[in-house]
Parts: sequence; structure tokens; C-alpha cells
Amino acid sequence: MFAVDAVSKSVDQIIQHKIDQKTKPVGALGELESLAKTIARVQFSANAETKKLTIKEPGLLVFAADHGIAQYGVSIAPSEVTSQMVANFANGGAAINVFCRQMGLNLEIIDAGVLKPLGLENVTEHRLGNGTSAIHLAPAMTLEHVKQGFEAADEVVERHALSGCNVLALGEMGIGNTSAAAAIMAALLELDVHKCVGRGTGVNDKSFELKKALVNEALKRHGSKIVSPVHALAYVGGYEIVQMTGAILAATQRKMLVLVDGFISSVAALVAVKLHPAARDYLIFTHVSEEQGHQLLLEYLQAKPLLSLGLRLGEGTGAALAFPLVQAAVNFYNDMASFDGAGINNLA
Ligand SMILES: O=C(O)c1ccc[n+]([C@@H]2O[C@H](COP(=O)([O-])O)[C@@H](O)[C@H]2O)c1
Ligand SMILES: Cc1cc2nc[nH]c2cc1C
Repeated sequence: MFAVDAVSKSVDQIIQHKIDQKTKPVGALGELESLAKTIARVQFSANAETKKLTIKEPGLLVFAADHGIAQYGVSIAPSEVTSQMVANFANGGAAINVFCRQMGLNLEIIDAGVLKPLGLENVTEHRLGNGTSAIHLAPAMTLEHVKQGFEAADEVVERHALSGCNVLALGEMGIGNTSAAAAIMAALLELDVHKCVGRGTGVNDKSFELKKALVNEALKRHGSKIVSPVHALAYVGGYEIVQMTGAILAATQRKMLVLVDGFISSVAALVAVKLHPAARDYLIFTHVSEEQGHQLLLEYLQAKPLLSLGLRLGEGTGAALAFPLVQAAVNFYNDMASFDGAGINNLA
């Protein structure tokens, strides 16, 4: 249902020249220069007349959902904590609330399918169900759920686009979702589960072994039926991962920049890129999380994360923390003097 255009590379020389003419040795702003190039490519593709890079009405979407597998001892917390954290988001008390306030990000919380409806005023209800089925026993959901999830995400992104937003960050909350994310990664990259399953919220050795065994069981049960990225979402995914994938495709279709958070967000990005490879051009990978498998996934996506802070919280926290770097890339590109402008001309 989405169509994503690759960014135009025809302006690369102009962008590179502009960066190289800034009053600094060539390349001295390191990764910030690559970041500015990514942003400039996207914004020149959105509007060939672009004079200055801009960040408008930046948003951060947190998708929350529950996972049947969480009842089998794969997390430090029970599924009920997902809803309790959604209430915490709604009250402004979670880490992501604090960081969004600090960074000036418009935060929206989406209930993609936690155990029970919460009826909270400031939470968007796009519920695909009351949590998924346990993936080692049954398909997580149907293909119809995936379609509905993509449509729901499109509605959220459209609303932000209409209010002028051109940068969206993605986060999630879902007890058990590192199991689902690892299963999707293993299926789509044809990797051994040991390379993809990590300790999530911080499970002990016993639960870690059980988690690997259950994810392995899920892949044995459904592997032959996973014939496309959409099937991976349906058989072993989660409602929040579906809607994050849809949000990435909806945003990149509208030529918005997308800030990807940790492991689960990056798995949604993997699914999006498998479906529409051009979506990769719009993605900024904000950090490498502690979760085993994230580093490998970033390598597959040829992504150099901006930050490495040992985060393993999710919620979009890494994306929010990296946002000032995105602003810095825009500002140096727009406002830093060029050698000509500053009258400096004696570099070798
Ligand atoms: O973003 C990450 O890389 C990340 C790594 C580990 C855990 N999390 C968060 O922890 C929850 C999933 O962990 P678990 O152990 O319940 O599968 C979920 O709410 C995620 O937001 C997130
Ligand atoms: C308390 C708590 C907060 C979280 N935020 C994202 N994932 C989480 C998991 C737990 C357990």
C-alpha cells in the first residue's frame, strides 16, 4: 500500500561542495557531515528549490503492544507492565516524556494492542487486538492485522504531516517484544537465533536460555510459511512492530526523515527496507543498544549509529537523545560561514 521513492543523488556534488566550503578542514565534522548529507538529500528530494535545511514540528511516536510469549518467562516483567507504562507515558512521567520535553519533540502515544483497552484521553487507540498470540504456539496475528496496522500507522503519520512535521522519531513499549523482534530478524536475515536473541529487559541466564529455545520453536513452527516480510510480521511479530513498520513506510513515502531508536525499532526498519529498499535513504540510526543482535542488524543495514550509550530502554529514548545532533547538522549546514564568506583562503 506504500510507494517510496529513492532520494535523488544528482545533488550530491552540490551538497558535498557546500559542506567542504565551510570554514573547517575537509571532513573535520566527521559523522555530522554524513548526517547533514543524508538530511540534505532527503530535503532536496522533497523540494528541489530547498535553500536551507529545516526541522519542522518534529514528532516522536511511541507504539505500545503486548505479546503472548511474555507469559512464558522471557522478560523480567509481566505483560501488565506495558499498560502501566502507557499510563506513565500519559501522565508525563517516563524517560521518553522527560527527553521529549527537553528536546521539544511532539510526543504521541499509540496503543497498538496492549492487553486491555485503557481509555486514556491522550493515548491514540489503534488497537489490533488484546496482545498477540504466543509465537511459539500459534501465529502472532493474521495478515489482515498487518494490513490494518499499516493503515492505522498511515493515519498517524498523515496527521503529523498535515501539521507540517518533516521529522519523525519512532519508539515502542511492549513486554516480550525483544523475542518477537529477534524472531523477525532471524527469519528475514536467515540467521541463527543465538545471534539475534538478547537479554531484553535484563533476564537471567535461565530465562535467556528459555527465550532462545522459544524463539527457535517459533521459527521451526512458522519458518516455512514466512515467505515475505509481511508474513514475518504476521507469524512472529507484534502489533507495535507492525505499526512502526507502517509508520516508517508512511513517513518515507512523504519524504520525511525518520529517526530509528534501538533494537525493536531497527527490526521494524529492516522489515520496511525489505519491503521498500528506497526507504533506507530516509533513515537515521540514532544509537546502538546493548541488546545482542542490534550491532549485527546495524551492520546489515549499513548503518553507523550516532550514539553508543549502552541504552536498552526503548520508548524512543535513543532517538530523542540524538535529536540535538540532527539539529546541529542542520545548523552547521545552514549557518556556518564558507571560506569565501569569511575571507579565509590560505589552506593547502
Ligand atoms: O530498544 C532497545 O534496544 C531495547 C532493548 C531491550 C529492551 N527494550 C525494551 O524492553 C522491553 C522489551 O524487553 P523484553 O525483555 O520484555 O523483551 C520493551 O518495552 C522495549 O522497549 C528495548
Ligand atoms: C519498567 C519498564 C519500562 C520500560 N520502558 C520500555 N520498556 C520497559 C520495560 C520495563 C520493565
